[in-house]
Amino acid sequence: MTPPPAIVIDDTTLRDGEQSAGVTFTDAERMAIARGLDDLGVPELEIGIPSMGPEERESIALLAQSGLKARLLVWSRMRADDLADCSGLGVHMVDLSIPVSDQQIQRKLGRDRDWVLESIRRHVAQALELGLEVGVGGEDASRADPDFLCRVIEIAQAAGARRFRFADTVGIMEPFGVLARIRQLRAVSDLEIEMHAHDDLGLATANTLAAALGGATHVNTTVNGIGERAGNAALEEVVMGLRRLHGIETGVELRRFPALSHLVETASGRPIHWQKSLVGEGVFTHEAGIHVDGLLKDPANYQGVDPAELGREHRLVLGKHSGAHGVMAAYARMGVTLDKAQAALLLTRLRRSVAQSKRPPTEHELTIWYAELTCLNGAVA
Ligand SMILES: CC(=O)SCCNC(=O)CCNC(=O)[C@H](O)C(C)(C)COP(=O)(O)OP(=O)(O)OC[C@H]1O[C@@H](n2cnc3c(N)ncnc32)[C@H](O)[C@@H]1OP(=O)(O)O
Ligand SMILES: O=C(O)CCC(=O)C(=O)O
Repeated sequence: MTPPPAIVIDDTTLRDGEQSAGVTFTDAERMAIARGLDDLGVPELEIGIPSMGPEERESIALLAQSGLKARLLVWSRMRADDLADCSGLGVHMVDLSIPVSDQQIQRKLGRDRDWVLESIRRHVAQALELGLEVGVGGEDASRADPDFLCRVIEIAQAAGARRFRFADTVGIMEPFGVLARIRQLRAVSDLEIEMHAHDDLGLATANTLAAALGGATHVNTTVNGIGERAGNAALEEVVMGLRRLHGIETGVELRRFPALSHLVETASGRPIHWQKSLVGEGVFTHEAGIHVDGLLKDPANYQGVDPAELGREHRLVLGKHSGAHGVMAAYARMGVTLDKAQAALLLTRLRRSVAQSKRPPTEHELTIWYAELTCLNGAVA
């Protein structure tokens, strides 16, 4: 039997991912994304917000009936009517969210800390009565008073919740702080702890990895990192980061990830940057002479991540920064063997060309240059 993963990925592409301004998935896209995630072995999916209305509930129920292996969660405000909307959809668990920072308790809800604690007691009980497992979502936990957060988690556990979500709602944490905060919560509670990071400072993945080291049992991700504002921690980065940096397996298989990444890119209308880690078109593409030479001798010379782990491979291109070895390799792929002197001459030709065209040469151009070179040499001889 496969051992349970040390860290459980709870992917929220279909909840926080879809919250990215302007993004909306059709039911068919939601189903395809959920299946894609399920096929990769993502064990938990947060699939929507029932209180949004009948269409959202129908879409959630469709996913719940579709035979996915993943455990399914929905997000809900701590309100009796919202919670009632979560009932009968066929999902396993609700993330019952409540602001926990004084900023949001006072300035968004117009309430106080006691009200929050009482609300947790009441609504966790209601959710359990509805037959749902409960995670308490601590919205804006990163700006909450740490002692109050310990009280929140204590009350949540006593009320019967199985999980507490630590949300860095506005994305203002850094890994050392996350490590300390999660360790503190871990020390006072044996509830499952889930990290929910946002990328406003470009630290969502780093913060998520830090949470895992601090004792979080679950982490939130989204495909390609889509989500509110700068987005969430990217699924691909978290899975790869946990594996490569900390030897932590999540049970998520990334070899077929590019297809899912492309699906989400298309369905969300959010193009992936050429240099986006792991999935960007250019991140395994090499031009610089010293790098290409090193890669040709042994890929490990310039390989932090093996592209095969993502079902990808290195691509060598010619450009302004190429060297003779790269030129020789490009011609070799065309069945032409160059000596070093020929490569040097063609390199000069290449640099002149790309300075004008700003793109790699085509095979046709390489063929012409070679013909010109050999013709010239023939004429000289
Ligand atoms: C940090 C996060 O990502 S939280 C998830 C946020 N996601 C979304 O907002 C996307 C989906 N949202 C929606 O469809 C709608 O906002 C709904 C259905 C949830 C609510 O819609 P509406 O009732 O029309 O309210 P609206 O969104 O304008 O305002 C939010 C209300 O919820 C209250 N509220 C916000 N969070 C919570 C909470 N966790 N628990 C209880 N009440 C809350 C606000 O104080 C405000 O209440 P008020 O009307 O008494 O001032
Ligand atoms: O309270 C929660 O469940 C977290 C909600 C969320 O998406 C956030 O805070 O960024």
